[in-house]
Amino acid sequence: MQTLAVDHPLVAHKLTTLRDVRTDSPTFRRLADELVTLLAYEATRDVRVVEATVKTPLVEAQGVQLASPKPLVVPILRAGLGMLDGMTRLLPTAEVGFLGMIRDEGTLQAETYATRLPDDLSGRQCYVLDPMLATGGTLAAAIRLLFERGADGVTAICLLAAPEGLKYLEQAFADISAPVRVVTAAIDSHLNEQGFIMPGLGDAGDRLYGAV
Ligand SMILES: O=P(O)(O)OC[C@H]1O[C@H](OP(=O)(O)OP(=O)(O)O)[C@H](O)[C@@H]1O
Ligand SMILES: O=c1cc[nH]c(=O)[nH]1
Ligand SMILES: [Mg+2]
Repeated sequence: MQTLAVDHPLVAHKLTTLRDVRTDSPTFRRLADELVTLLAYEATRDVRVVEATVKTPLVEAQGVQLASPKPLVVPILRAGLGMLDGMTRLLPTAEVGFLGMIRDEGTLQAETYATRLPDDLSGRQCYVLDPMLATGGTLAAAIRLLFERGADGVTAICLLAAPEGLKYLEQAFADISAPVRVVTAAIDSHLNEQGFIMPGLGDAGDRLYGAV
């Protein structure tokens, strides 16, 4: 597994405001959206393209276009939905699938309550959106599901990742030959006893959708 913590002053600046407990939901949503676009720029570095020829007003020019089949973007509801617009701004022709997952805050086990994905993902590059990679249980279940349907490679885009979750994913997909990548704005210190990322930003879903 490959992990990339994007090192960029604008990413760090926006993340700092996102962490701030005084940041209200509308500002949190806007910042999450902006951050995702910055992360998506790095996360899509490996997106497959094919050579293409276009005519400029003057002459033919060689370039590239996105290869087929088009990439699949999968936000994990609820909090991942706050990352969808920022991602599709960069990849407007991608197909979008949905996964609804919730972590039991007692056992920290993830449960899937909604799945709306193409049945056959053969040859598809998938980009999973979830702001928080904590224990890694949610992302591991999501990535496993995509591989079961034939995905060619999975890149997870997270706002924050915990070392425990990264280690968990590393072990879970050690035997998979297809690429598994995590792109994040920062790797935080650790998880607390409740499974929350420290210093973190709190409950991403609640902060995005106004429950706090
Ligand atoms: O790495 P894990 O330990 O599995 O935890 C991370 C998950 O927890 C949060 O979602 P939550 O279950 O709170 O659902 P929500 O998006 O509806 O708020 C977060 O958005 C991740 O999906
Ligand atoms: O810190 C955390 C961990 C899981 N889910 C969140 O929203 N925040
Ligand atoms: Mg939540």
